Amino acid sequence: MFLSCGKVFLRTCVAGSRHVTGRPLAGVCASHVCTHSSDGLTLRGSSAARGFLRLKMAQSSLDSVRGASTGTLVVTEPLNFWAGKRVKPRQQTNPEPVFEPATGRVLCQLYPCGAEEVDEAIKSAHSAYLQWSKLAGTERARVMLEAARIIRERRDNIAKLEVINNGKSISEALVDIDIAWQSVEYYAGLAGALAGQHVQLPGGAFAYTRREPLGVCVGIGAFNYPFQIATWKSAPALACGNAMVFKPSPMTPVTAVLLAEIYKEAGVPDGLFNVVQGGAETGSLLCQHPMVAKVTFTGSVPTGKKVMEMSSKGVKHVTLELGGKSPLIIFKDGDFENAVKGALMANFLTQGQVCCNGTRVFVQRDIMPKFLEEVVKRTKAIPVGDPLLESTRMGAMISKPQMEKALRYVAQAKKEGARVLCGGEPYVSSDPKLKDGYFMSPCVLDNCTDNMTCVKEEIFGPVMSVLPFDTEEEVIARANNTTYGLASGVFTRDISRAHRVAANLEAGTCFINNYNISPVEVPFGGYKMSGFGRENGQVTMEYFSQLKTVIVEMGDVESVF
Ligand SMILES: NC(=O)c1ccc[n+]([C@@H]2O[C@H](COP(=O)([O-])OP(=O)(O)OC[C@H]3O[C@@H](n4cnc5c(N)ncnc54)[C@H](O)[C@@H]3O)[C@@H](O)[C@H]2O)c1
Ligand SMILES: C[N+](C)(C)CCCC=O
Repeated sequence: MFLSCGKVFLRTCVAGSRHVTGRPLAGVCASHVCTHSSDGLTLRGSSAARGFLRLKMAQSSLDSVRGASTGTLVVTEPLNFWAGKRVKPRQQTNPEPVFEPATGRVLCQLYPCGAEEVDEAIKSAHSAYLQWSKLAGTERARVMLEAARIIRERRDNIAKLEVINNGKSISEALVDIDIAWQSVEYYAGLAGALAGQHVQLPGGAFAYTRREPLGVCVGIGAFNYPFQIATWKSAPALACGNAMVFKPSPMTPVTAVLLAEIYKEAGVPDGLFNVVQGGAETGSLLCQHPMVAKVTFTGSVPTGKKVMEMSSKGVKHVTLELGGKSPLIIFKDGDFENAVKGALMANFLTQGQVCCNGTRVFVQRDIMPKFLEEVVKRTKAIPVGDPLLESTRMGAMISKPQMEKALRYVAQAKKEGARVLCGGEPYVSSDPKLKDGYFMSPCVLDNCTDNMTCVKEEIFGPVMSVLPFDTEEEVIARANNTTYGLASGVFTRDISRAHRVAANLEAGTCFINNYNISPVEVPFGGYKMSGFGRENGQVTMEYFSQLKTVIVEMGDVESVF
């Protein structure tokens, strides 16, 4: 059990968060959470002698994560969760290894769920939905606030496990977990506000509308923000009265089940939030199940198309959060220092594996030499290495194939005439335990043109393509010349230009004078092939609910027969 010292904090107190508002928010300061466990630090396991920690994933197991370091953890507990408990895989054959990206070591084995397991999880979700949907929004809110509190309390250990499985730096993972509890807290706040409308009709008749839940929703996640994606999907779903079956990426299966345990501990009915593990096959089973009302998907465009196609057969609601190749436009009148920082934030978070990254950096020609000099200097200074070290700013990519793909894009860019100003190579650490990790040095490409592969395709790695431009009109046309439309950004001090550019860019988000911040209060989602539907913000409540109209006659029926 963790004990909290109970200090009240301001949002500004959340360590490292980019979502600094300064608004007071009652809660427990994340940086003052006392992580005393009632039974002390428990590092268990027969393999400890070999330098491994056997992870017991019950509540006390998170304590074991606290004692782990890169290259020491093995996860053996079941990673499925339904009907209120962890569930062992039915078939323990053909496991798929899950790797620790920083070392290339096997972290755990993944046993994909088959049709019977998917069916069990969905039925368990349905029975929980029947109870949960009957509660008042304020009652659901109370449970969700408790879940948010528990996430906040366990933030450090959840973040650590995320790092071990995903490879991103601990400084980023802590922010991810902060965003996760903020999301649950935010939607708890909206749960009680879900309401319909009253409409007066002629003759005393009237109508009212009810916002009702959809039923069982399926969430399918990508590998880059495993825990955060699970909360971005489940928080609005649960706030509206739905149940969820969530399938994480098979590359990052270990933290979603912690969220399931937290929801249970907070008091949701058994079955309300479930986790099934697996890849494409398991995902397809979920999308095609007749008891599923909605699929909310985060991943690549090709998979998104399949999800939409499968869901269409059952006429299911769909939200698609897909990939991008977003433009970041830097005008010469922009604050130079902030523009450089913005370009780095737009490209190198999570080793460049971020859907909304501004990977096409358009720089007004006059400031190009100065911009390149500064951006390259700072890119070369990014500390790459052990992701659990506080000083590290870039960890390991998710997998060897993902790293090799990004390296191939750099090679192809060179062939097509781009100039590599820095990075773009496998990064070999002096730390021997990282020798088989998937590290790549962050790369800046100059001399790029709009038709190059590196400028047209989503690389999903730490590769920034820089392109010169002259006029506003020209750069908007070039920025919009893509099938994607997830995000965009502009740096300028000209307020009219900033809003004009934001209005003309074909993207779901436009950042003005910043990049890649994601407050839970504002909607996030794509235009064009980057998807549809939204996550975060009030509007997402509409994507997890449906409207019923009730018409009430106060007089007699006027029949035409
Ligand atoms: N827009 C967003 O919010 C957002 C956020 C994160 C990542 N992404 C995008 O995700 C991609 C990277 O993530 P990824 O490599 O995990 O994506 P992916 O498409 O390979 O996989 C995403 C998920 O879909 C599942 N899946 C695969 N085939 C399936 C099928 N046939 N039916 C159902 N599910 C299936 C996978 O197991 C995984 O859980 C990038 O394109 C990135 O831009 C988008
Ligand atoms: C939190 N970020 C950085 C805005 C990323 C959102 C999810 C995209 O991959």
